[in-house]
Amino acid sequence: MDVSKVQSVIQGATMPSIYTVTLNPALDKTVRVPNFAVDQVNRITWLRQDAGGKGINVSKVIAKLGGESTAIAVLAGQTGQWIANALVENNIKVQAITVPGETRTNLKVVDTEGGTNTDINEPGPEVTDSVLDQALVDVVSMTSAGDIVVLSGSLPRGASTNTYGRWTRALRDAGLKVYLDADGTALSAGLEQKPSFIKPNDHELSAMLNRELVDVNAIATAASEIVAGGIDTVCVSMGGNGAVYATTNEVWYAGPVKVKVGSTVGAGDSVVAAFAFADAQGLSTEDALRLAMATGAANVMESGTQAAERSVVDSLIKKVQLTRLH
Ligand SMILES: Nc1ncnc2c1ncn2[C@@H]1O[C@H](COP(=O)(O)OP(=O)(O)O)[C@@H](O)[C@H]1O
Ligand SMILES: O=P(O)(O)OC[C@H]1O[C@](O)(COP(=O)(O)O)[C@@H](O)[C@@H]1O
Repeated sequence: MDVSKVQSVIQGATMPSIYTVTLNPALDKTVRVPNFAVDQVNRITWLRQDAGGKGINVSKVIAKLGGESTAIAVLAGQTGQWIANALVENNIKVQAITVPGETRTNLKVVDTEGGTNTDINEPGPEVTDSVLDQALVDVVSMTSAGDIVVLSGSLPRGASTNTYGRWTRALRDAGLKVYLDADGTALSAGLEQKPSFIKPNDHELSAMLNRELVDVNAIATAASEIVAGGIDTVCVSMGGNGAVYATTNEVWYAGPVKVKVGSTVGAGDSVVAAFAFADAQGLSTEDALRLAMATGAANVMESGTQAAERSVVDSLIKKVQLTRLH
């Protein structure tokens, strides 16, 4: 065997696996409604359906980047089956947590004339803590120390607010690296158990800290405070304004890549996916940041929550401008 093959076998043996967890997935129905208006009859001119929910979006993007992940998701009824089939067709492994009822359908109304995007998200089926506790035991037993688990999205009805706290604690105790992407009380509860990585957007971070974050410096200071509280990596995404990335050793600002926007739904999930993929591949901070910003930009060019092709991501990487702040 030549040296490069030996190296790749060694790397393959040590490369962490990625698991995404979506406790409240959705079938994302993206519809175009020109001149969408409230209190009116609105006509749909085009629609597409995607398997969605934040963790599932992360798995879809990892697959397009050339990586592998297992999508662990609470699935119910025919919609749940539709989502499982769509993922399997895209070569994504699915571990279903089956519950009664019907997985939700989330409507994303795109008005290209008015330039608006309106999300109308269903609550989804109710899930008990005992179902989630069993699922957690199953996840711990299917993973190995060093693997990456991405906990992402809203909690289902019936789940206690501290669900991400309990999961983060148990997964960390099992030696896993936890990425957490949630907001509000679900995020605050998870944060107490110190996940490795979080990616709030600037509005979520501002709400979490209960103060206005007026510019990149204010966001960088806020991100560093969270790192000082015991989170290894904080990436604060800022929509079309790029992102701030902070660890104990460094703070970066990554500028935006200007692209034509198709749909911003799932932009944040693309960034989380790129960081998890880069982490598993052992990329440097700068390469991970470039990949994450290019992946975010490539995905907003797509309609719906369809993941962008790797070739498009690669074509945008050189356009990412990085500035080291600390
Ligand atoms: N209008 C845009 N133009 C270019 N890139 C964008 C745009 N909106 C989002 N992105 C990319 O996607 C990332 C995540 O977007 P953001 O809206 O902050 O996340 P979230 O979906 O979590 O709110 C940004 O950091 C950026 O890289
Ligand atoms: O745009 P984002 O925040 O990255 O996530 C988009 C995904 O989140 C959803 O809007 C669901 O959000 P929640 O899990 O927070 O209810 C999905 O419909 C969609 O696939």
